[in-house]
Parts: sequence; C-alpha cells; structure tokens
Amino acid sequence: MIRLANVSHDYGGRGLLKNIDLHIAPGAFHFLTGPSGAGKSTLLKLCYGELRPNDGDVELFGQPLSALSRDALADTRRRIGVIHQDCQFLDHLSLAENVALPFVATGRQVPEADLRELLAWVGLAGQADSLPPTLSGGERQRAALARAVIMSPEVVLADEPTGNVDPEMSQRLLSLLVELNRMGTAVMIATHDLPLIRSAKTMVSARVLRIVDQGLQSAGSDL
Ligand SMILES: Nc1ncnc2c1ncn2[C@@H]1O[C@H](COP(=O)(O)OP(=O)(O)OP(=O)(O)O)[C@@H](O)[C@H]1O
Repeated sequence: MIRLANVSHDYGGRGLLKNIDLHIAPGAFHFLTGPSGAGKSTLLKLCYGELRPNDGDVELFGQPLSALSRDALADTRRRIGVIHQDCQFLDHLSLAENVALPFVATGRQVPEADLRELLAWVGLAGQADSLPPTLSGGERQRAALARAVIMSPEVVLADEPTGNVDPEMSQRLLSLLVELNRMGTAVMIATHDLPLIRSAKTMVSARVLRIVDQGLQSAGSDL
C-alpha cells in the first residue's frame, strides 16, 4: 500500500533519513522507534505524502507520489488516517463536529448513527457535545483516533499516540489500534514508549523498526 524505495530526506542541513526502504502491506502492524530528532515524524510525513523526499521513490497504493496531482493526492490521503503528534482541534466546534470534519470536508454529511458508534468505540459517547479545551489528554488522543478513522482508512499512521497519557490510557489506545488492525487496517505507530511496544507484542504480530544512523533497521529482541 505504502512503499518507500531508497528514500532520503533532510531539511537542508545535516543528513536525516538516508536510503530508506519500507513497505506497509495490507494488515501490517509496525512500530517506528528511535531517538528524539531521528526523523520518525518526518518518515511518517513521507508515508502520507505530506513531504516529498529529496531523493528516492514513494508509492501510495500503487501510484508514484511524484506522478500524483494535488487532487489525486488529496483523494489518496483519504485512504490514510493520520493521528498527529499535537492532535489539534478546532476549539469552537464540539468534539463530535471535530471528529466528523474529514467527512464533512468531502462535502458529505457523516451518518449520525455512524458518528455515535465511532464515539462510543473510543469511549467518548458522553462527551460528543464537549468543546476540545475541556477534554483531558487521554480524551483528546481518543478523539484524534476517532477523527483519523472516520473515513475508514486502509492504513493508520499514528505519531506518538500515547504521548501525553498515563500507562492505563496508553493500553486503552493500543487496544483500539490493535482492534482496528484485527479488522484489517494496517497500522504504523511512531513512539518512544518501549513498554507499550512490549505489551503490544503479546497482542499482535508487530514489526518494530528503528531509525539508527539515518537508516531503518529491524529492532532485535532487546525490546
Ligand atoms: N519543517 C522542518 N524544517 C526544518 N527542520 C525540521 C522540520 N521538521 C523537522 N525538522 C528537524 O528534523 C529533525 C527530525 O525531526 P522529526 O520530528 O522527524 O524527529 P522525531 O524522531 O519525530 O522526533 P521526536 O521523537 O522528538 O518527535 C529534527 O532535528 C527537527 O528539528
């Protein structure tokens, strides 16, 4: 679905990512780890076409990124759900309206029952009308997950989805992502949270990738 071949990228200074090969296949579950500043968020952005690489090839659902027009890229992006590190919301809209935004942006109304079901799935049915500033960190992260999956994407890319929450809430978020994966969605999670990765390994067959010296390695059993 998402394929990077010999991809290199930096922001014009020192090298960051070099000769990266990566394939996110249907149903895959990947973790992406590595030190702060190693390029995890950058790699995720390359995977959903937010960034175009300085060098190498990115293919999204069989189409070279370099050949996609702006409109075609926007269509392709709807097949990819992204949970951003800072999970920003529009503070004047309710939680339900924020979650529905990707759908509404396509000019369609999200079926009310589907929205309710999705909010219940992430445990936020009771907060549908709350404004984002009144939500806790864990509630925001779960809302971000709901927003990422409302378009039924084929793959979810999550950037530190458990960044600001306690271990119990991390487990809950992980369980939701594993459940999504069991229903067929490919998942890639960028995280520093090694205990989370360890506990995931008991629930799902996950591949752990680590950015080391600008390259991508499979992490060993030391995790
Ligand atoms: N838009 C940008 N312009 C210039 N430099 C950037 C930009 N985005 C990221 N960087 C730099 O690229 C490097 C990698 O950043 P990135 O956010 O990909 O790392 P990361 O591994 O996700 O870090 P963290 O774990 O701290 O979130 C950092 O040194 C960062 O300062």
